[in-house]
Amino acid sequence: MLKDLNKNLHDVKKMRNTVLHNMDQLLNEKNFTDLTTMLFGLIEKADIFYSSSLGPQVPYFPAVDTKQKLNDELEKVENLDKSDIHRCISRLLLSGKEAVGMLWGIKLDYEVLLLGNDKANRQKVFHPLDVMVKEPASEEFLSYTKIFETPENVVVVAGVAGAGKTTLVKNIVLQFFDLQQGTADYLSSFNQLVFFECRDRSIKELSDVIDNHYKDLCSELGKENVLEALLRIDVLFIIDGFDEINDSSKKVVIEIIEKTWRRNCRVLITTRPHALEEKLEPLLKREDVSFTLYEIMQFKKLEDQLAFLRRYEAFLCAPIGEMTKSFESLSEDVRNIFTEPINLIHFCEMRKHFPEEISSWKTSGDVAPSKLRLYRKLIQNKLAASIDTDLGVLVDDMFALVGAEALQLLRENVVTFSEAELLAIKQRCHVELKGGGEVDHAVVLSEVLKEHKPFGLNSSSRYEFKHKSEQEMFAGHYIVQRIIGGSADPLNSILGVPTEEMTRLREVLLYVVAALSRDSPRHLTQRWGELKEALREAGVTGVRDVMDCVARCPDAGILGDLVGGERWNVVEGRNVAVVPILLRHGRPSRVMVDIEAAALRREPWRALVAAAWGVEVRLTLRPLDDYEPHDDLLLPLLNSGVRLVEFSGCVGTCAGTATLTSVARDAVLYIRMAAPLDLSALGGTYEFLGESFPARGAAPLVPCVHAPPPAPWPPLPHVAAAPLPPAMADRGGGR
Ligand SMILES: Nc1ncnc2c1ncn2[C@@H]1O[C@H](COP(=O)(O)OP(=O)(O)OP(=O)(O)O)[C@@H](O)[C@H]1O
Repeated sequence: MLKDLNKNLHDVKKMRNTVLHNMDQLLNEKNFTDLTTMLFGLIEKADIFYSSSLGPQVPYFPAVDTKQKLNDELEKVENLDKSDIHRCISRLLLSGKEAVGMLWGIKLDYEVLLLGNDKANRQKVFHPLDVMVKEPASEEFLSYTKIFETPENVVVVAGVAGAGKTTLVKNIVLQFFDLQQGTADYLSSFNQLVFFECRDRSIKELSDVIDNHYKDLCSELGKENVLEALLRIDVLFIIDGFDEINDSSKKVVIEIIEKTWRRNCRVLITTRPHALEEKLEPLLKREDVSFTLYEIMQFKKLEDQLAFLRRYEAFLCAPIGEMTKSFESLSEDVRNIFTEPINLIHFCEMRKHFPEEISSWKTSGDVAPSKLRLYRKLIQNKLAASIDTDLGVLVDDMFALVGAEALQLLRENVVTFSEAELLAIKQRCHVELKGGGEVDHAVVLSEVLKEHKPFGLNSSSRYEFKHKSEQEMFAGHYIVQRIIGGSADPLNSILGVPTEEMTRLREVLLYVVAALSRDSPRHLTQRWGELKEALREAGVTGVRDVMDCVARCPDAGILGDLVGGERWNVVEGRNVAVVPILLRHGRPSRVMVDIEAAALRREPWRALVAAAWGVEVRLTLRPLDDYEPHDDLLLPLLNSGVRLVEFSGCVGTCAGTATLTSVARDAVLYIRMAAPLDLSALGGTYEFLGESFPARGAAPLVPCVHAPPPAPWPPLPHVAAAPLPPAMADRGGGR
């Protein structure tokens, strides 16, 4: 009998250990029932043992009381308050991540490329992006994995249309939930991740977002309780596409910001730059939240562009190396417009579907029309089998309908629409052919729209353009067609948005200017007054926006009119060619060129100088700690009519100092001397950068900070175009 009792006791202990030391077993409700049965069995056995054992040594075993106690305990566990925060937390910790991970895995693993139905494995094609801390302005590029190293709770990642913001955060989500490979190190401090898209119009409060993530837990414990528990563990909230915010998503965003003041919560927000100043910064300021701002870097180097393309090449079934070879064959001017992922994706698609277009691109402006032509061709190909007349006209009509719809949705700040709304669009896109036949609207719509499956697996689908930038392109094309078609309507009524909401059409307006300048400059001139007003209202007043637009479409120089009078910053090589174009339409108060000397040498710097007659120029040539003389870049300034008001760079020849003497009379100069030169004729104020040659040499030249040269000026040996001393040359010219 004792043996029996011991065995029962041993079995209970064994089961207890197995269950408590194994998470899966712990979550298995059957184990709870089995263990309960075993415990009652043990009490029975003990009762029999003690009551049948005789003798003064045998203690009394209160079997009835023990059973009652066990019953009470079990009842307590079963009736445990569902809102008990610790219970919710432990449930979240035990099963939350796995449940949400499965849901995201289904939704995000594959991405459908823009045209056709090509699918790519998102993590395989993901190109690790670099970001830059925006404020305080820094020049340091960081891997995106470093963004959480900042002490601020809120991290904002800004990037222009198609810069890769959504792709970046979707990959962060996948990496977080990647159960096979384990959580990426940079995310290891987070226990849970909640992802919210601002374009969502169906969700009214944060608890609904939580309900979508943790369906089962919420129905068991209540969504408010799960939210409360979530806020107490290390959680990362990702808010994507703040620029697409609407009234309901705004409430959710504010709720997230208000509730995540705790140290264990981090919030990552992505946005296009224009919404940052207008909406996000004021909102965060109102909530007294400080944040770190990062900007996604463009692809500026050919090797980065090629590395990006290679990842997609494999998925587009192009013979390996052809896509990249074709890209390399483009002129630098054309390559320079593919600085965002979306443009490189467009290149892949055009290369795949339309290879003959690519060889016809001579300038950057030739690329944009190819995109629409590509759509035209794809739709025509689809329709060609069933229709043999008026295909061009038919596609134009359909583009007009789709474009009008795209514009209408943008006006209402809508990016996704429901199945019911899609039906209404379909009806409007119903086109009758001459001869009475009807064309299925779905042919066009399926080409330009994609299905967007919401988070909740049971929710109905929503639809959207393949990318917001495409919606903007179709809307822009529609406006251009109306203008060229001779519409007498004022631009404002074509656009149909009040002044304060014009920012919604910002990209559309830039598209319109570029397309009109290319296809019908006459109409651009006619409509420029109205367009200029609309662009101002849309916030296109920044030199950077204007330069970017003109870099893509050199005919759109009229935009210079918008930024005339301001200081123009030229910090990228491709903008050097833009300045002479803009100068035909507007005069800035100053042009500030701050650029790598090597990059400037590759650009039409001489043309910029020639066009900038009478303009003040500030020239900073980087790197500032190098001993490579920049005299060749100074020489074009001689007799150019340009006034150099500030110069930072390295001088190594008499010709360089002579140029400075001539064009920079009252300038501020930060000079590095690569040779001992006579500066006695130099006016203005100056400071030597680092260990300039004369300061190191025997020449008794004393660096003077922001002050006129001391008089009398000590004579220096006059050296013509002095080569670097051997000691410096040995070290690559640097010290
Ligand atoms: N890092 C990346 N690696 C691979 N492909 C990328 C990457 N970033 C973006 N892409 C591709 O470029 C397309 C556009 O990127 P994405 O939608 O992320 O841009 P976005 O900045 O969110 O644009 P928008 O502001 O218009 O919403 C994606 O659909 C994807 O195909």
